Amino acid sequence: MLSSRSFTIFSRQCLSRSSKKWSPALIQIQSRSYVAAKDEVAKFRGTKNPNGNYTVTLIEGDGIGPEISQSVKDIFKAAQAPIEWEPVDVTPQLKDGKTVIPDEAIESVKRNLIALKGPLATPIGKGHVSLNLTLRRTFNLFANVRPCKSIQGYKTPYDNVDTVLIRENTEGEYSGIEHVVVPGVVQSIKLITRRASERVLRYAFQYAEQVGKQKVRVVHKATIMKMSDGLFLGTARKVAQEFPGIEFDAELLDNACLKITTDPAPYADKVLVMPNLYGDILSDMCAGLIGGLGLTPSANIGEEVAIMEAVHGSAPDIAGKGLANPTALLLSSIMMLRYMGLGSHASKIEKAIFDTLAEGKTITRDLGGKASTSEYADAIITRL
Ligand SMILES: NC(=O)C1=CN([C@@H]2O[C@H](COP(=O)(O)OP(=O)(O)OC[C@H]3O[C@@H](n4cnc5c(N)ncnc54)[C@H](O)[C@@H]3O)[C@@H](O)[C@H]2O)C=CC1
Ligand SMILES: O=C(O)CCC(=O)C(=O)O
Ligand SMILES: [Mg+2]
Repeated sequence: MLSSRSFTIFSRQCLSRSSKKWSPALIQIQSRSYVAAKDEVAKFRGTKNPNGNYTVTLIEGDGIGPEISQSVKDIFKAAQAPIEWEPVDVTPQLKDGKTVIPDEAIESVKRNLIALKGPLATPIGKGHVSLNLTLRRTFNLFANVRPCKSIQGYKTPYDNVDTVLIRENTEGEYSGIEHVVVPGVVQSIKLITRRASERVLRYAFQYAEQVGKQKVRVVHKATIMKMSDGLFLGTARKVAQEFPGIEFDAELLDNACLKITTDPAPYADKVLVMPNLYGDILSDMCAGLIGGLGLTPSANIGEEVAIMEAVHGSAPDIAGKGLANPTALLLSSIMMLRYMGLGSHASKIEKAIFDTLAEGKTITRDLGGKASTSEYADAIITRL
């Protein structure tokens, strides 16, 4: 059960997080999706070695994680991308009765400032807390950017998906504050703070400016969660006033699901921004419109550190069989290269990926092909 003291400390921690307008240089780098932003800015972020390469922390992850990470490593090596991987183990450890991520892994991310992460499995119900969420909280990765774009040459009922979801990444329904009121009655607290809302909302507006989207739309349920989503929406209205060049509106979550799956085209000029759980669910839904979870990347953005990862999980049903599609993690690594200011390397690898997908000869089974994970990676390598 959560004591009122620890709740107060947790609330104070949330309130003490800084709220500010991101500097243009920072947002230009941070805001790039795997689709390049309007203006390429050659500002390098990361930790450069004396040999001119950058060291990036690599968390291979569980289930299909090692297989898809291998594809990224093989393709980066073939493309001569200036990245040296620093693999770390995040197997949870017990420290003072609490489950924690090993210090070596935390230190590596702190040192390198950038990480690529494979999926980490979370036990259902009991067991350790999600390590994915722990990493996001540990490094204050306040915005989770999840672009989703139709793949040329891969036919789905929708040809024109081009959505960008920005998910508040540190609180909301994922605050993890749960307790037993009396046996048989539990309470789970959805924590929303003005500060955390403000920083992700401001980021969303600046992202829209940078990538040339005309509108920002908040997805919410403030009809029901009048105080929590109400605070998020009210904060959005205030932040919108700082961006007169960007149109702002709002849509209820259930209606947004209906409209996006009926016709995603009107969402192409918008950045959608929302509390944590809604972004989690909507991003899987959008992935379904373009061919599945094997295709959608994401970036967890903080003020200092960024961790890129696929939207999908560890896919235990196909793990170890060579069936995984590494595209989602690859596109996450493209987002990473652009974030680091290594745009030309990003574009070269990205073109090889999209050309391989468009040709359709060597694609993985989730897309209706016959290629294994490594055969698909090899096909990309031959195009580099
Ligand atoms: N950010 C992260 O690391 C995430 C971790 N998870 C964790 O992953 C575990 C499994 O969760 P699930 O609900 O099964 O979701 P999942 O995303 O792992 O899999 C859902 C479905 O999509 C397929 N799929 C996912 N990625 C694929 C890929 N790259 N290529 C081909 N098919 C792919 C799977 O085979 C499965 O049928 C859970 O322990 C969960 O907590 C779930 C989502 C995100
Ligand atoms: O941490 C987890 O187990 C799931 C996280 C998730 O679904 C996501 O980040 O999209
Ligand atoms: Mg999810």
